[in-house]
Amino acid sequence: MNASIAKLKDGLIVSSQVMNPASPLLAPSTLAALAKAAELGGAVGFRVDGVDVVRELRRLSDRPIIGIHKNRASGMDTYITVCVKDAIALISAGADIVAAQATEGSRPAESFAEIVQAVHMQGALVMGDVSTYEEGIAAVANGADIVATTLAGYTSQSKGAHRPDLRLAQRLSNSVNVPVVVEGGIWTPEDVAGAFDAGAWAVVVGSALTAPDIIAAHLSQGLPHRHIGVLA
Ligand SMILES: CC(=O)N[C@H](C=O)[C@@H](O)[C@H](O)[C@H](O)COP(=O)(O)O
Repeated sequence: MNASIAKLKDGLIVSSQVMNPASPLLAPSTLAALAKAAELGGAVGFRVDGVDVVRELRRLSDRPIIGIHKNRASGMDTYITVCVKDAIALISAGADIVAAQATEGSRPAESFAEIVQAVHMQGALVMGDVSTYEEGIAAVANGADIVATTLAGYTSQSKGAHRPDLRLAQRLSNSVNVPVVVEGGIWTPEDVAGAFDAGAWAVVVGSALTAPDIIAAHLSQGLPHRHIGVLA
């Protein structure tokens, strides 16, 4: 068993990313610090977007880093680490694992299998981000070392999926011989426990840990309507 994968077992991985480009947190040092802060609470590994964040975080921690490179500009269905050159840059910056999109649909450059091959040549590992059971099976057949439920509910083929998608996690963990990571929509300790009951190797938590804008909107659902005008 690879050492990075072993270090993630039964653990919580913090995803430190910004969804809203207007967020003032959008700086490598800030995102790396947020990730590092979660380590104090027991996070065993990290998932971050971009070479600069990986490099900054590598300085702060020796725990496993899952690097991604998001690129939504291409107008394609896929956007999470879809080019070999981006995957290799993440490894050079210090990522132990590259997460790459392994869903169906149009891609701007190399296939998922080609990305896996290139990452393995560098001695790193690949997490396949999927949205359906069939995609998970295909990702493993194409060489993924880990499969994650990251994109369940975000693709047209998984529309309406519940997040976290524990049914998908359960089906995959019954079928594949690589670790299954539950990622996407985890907000409560019950979600975390449910993921491990469904066979998870580890969980990835993003918004609930590192996105004050999304957390504020989430908690605001409990505000009495009469206060909304006062706060606005
Ligand atoms: C769909 C997509 O692009 N998800 C991204 C994948 O890297 C991240 O923006 C999420 O924060 C991450 O998956 C964790 O999920 P959640 O924030 O729900 O805990």
